[in-house]
Amino acid sequence: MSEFPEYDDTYRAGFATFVGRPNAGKSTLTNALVGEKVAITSSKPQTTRHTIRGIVHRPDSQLVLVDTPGLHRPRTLLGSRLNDLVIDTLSEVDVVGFCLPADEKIGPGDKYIAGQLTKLPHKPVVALVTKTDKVSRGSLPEQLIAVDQLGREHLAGEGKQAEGFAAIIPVSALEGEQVGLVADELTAMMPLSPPLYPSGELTDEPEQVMVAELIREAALEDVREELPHSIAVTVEEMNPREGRPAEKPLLDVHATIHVERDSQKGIIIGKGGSRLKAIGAAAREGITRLLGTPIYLDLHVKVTKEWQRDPKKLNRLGF
Ligand SMILES: Nc1nc2c(ncn2[C@@H]2O[C@H](COP(=O)(O)OP(=O)(O)OP(=O)(O)O)[C@@H](O)[C@H]2O)c(=O)[nH]1
Repeated sequence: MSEFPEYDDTYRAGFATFVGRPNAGKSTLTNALVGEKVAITSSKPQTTRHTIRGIVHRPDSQLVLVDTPGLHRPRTLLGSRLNDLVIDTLSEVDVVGFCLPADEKIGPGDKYIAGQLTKLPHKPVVALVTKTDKVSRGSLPEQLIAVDQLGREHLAGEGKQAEGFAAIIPVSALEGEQVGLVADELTAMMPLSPPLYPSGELTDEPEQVMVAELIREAALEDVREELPHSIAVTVEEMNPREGRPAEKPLLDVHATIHVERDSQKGIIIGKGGSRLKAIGAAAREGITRLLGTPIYLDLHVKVTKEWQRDPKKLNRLGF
C-alpha cells in the first residue's frame, strides 16, 4: 500500500479542474501534468463523460486534477446533466483552469463558458492557452490579448477578481512546453493543507469506470461519424479467474456496449462480427495495460432505446 507523504506546515494540497469547449485540450493537458494516461482523449468532442482525477505529486504539494466533461450548451438531458456536473465540480475546486486553444478564435462557446464562470464569482480562474505548437510565435500575442480581454469582460467587476483571469499561461501539452509552469502556478494557488492522497496514487476513479471508457474509446474508433454520441458502455463484472496459478492471473471482464438503434448494433458488430472482434482486441490491449493483468473480455452489444433521453436508463448507465 502507498503511504501518505511527509509534510510540514508549508505543504499545499487541493483541487483544480479544467474547463473549455470540446476539443480544447483538457484531457491531454491533464495527462501531461500527471505524466501518465489516465483521462481518455480522442480527436472528437465529448469523450470525457466521467470526472477522472489525476494527481500531481511534488515534494511540497499535491495537486488533484478533476477532468470535467466539456462545458457546452445542453441539447439533450444528458447534456444538461453534464453541465450540472460541471458546475458542481467547479464549486468544489480551489482553482479553475480555462482551456482556450491558441489556434482557434474565441467564439460563442468560450463566451458561454466565461458566462457560466460568473456563477462562481470568488473562484480564481487561470486561462490556459493550449496547443501553442500549432501557431507561430508571432501570432500568439494576439491570442493572449484576446484571452485577456475575455477575462476582463466576464470575470472582472464587483465581488470578482478586479483583473479578470488570475493568470494567462500559454502551454503545449503535446510538446511538453510550459507544462511545468502550469503545475507551478496551479499548486501555488492551493491552500495550505496536509496531503489528501497517498503518494503514487494517480486516480481514484473506480477501475470499472476506466475500463468502460477504454471499451467506449475502442468502439468509437472509425465510426465516430456514424455513431457520434450514441454509445454507452457498462461493465457488469470484473473477477479474477479461479484456479489460476498466482504468477499467471487472468481477469474475467463482462461488459455491454449500449446503442440506441438496431442499425447501430449492426455497425458495431460488423460483417460476421468482424468489428466487434476488433473492438474487443483493441479494448483488451488497453485494459491489460491499465490493470497490468491479462484479461478475458466478454463483450455484448445491446439496443437500449433512447438512452440519451430517458432518466431511468441514464441512471442505470451511471450518468
Ligand atoms: N498540436 C496539439 N494538439 C493538441 C494539444 N493538446 C491537445 N491536442 C489535440 O486536440 C484534440 C483534443 O484534445 P483533448 O485533450 O481530447 O481535448 P478535451 O478538451 O479533453 O476534449 P473533450 O473531452 O472533447 O472535452 C486531440 O486530438 C489532441 O491530440 C497540443 O498541445 N498540441
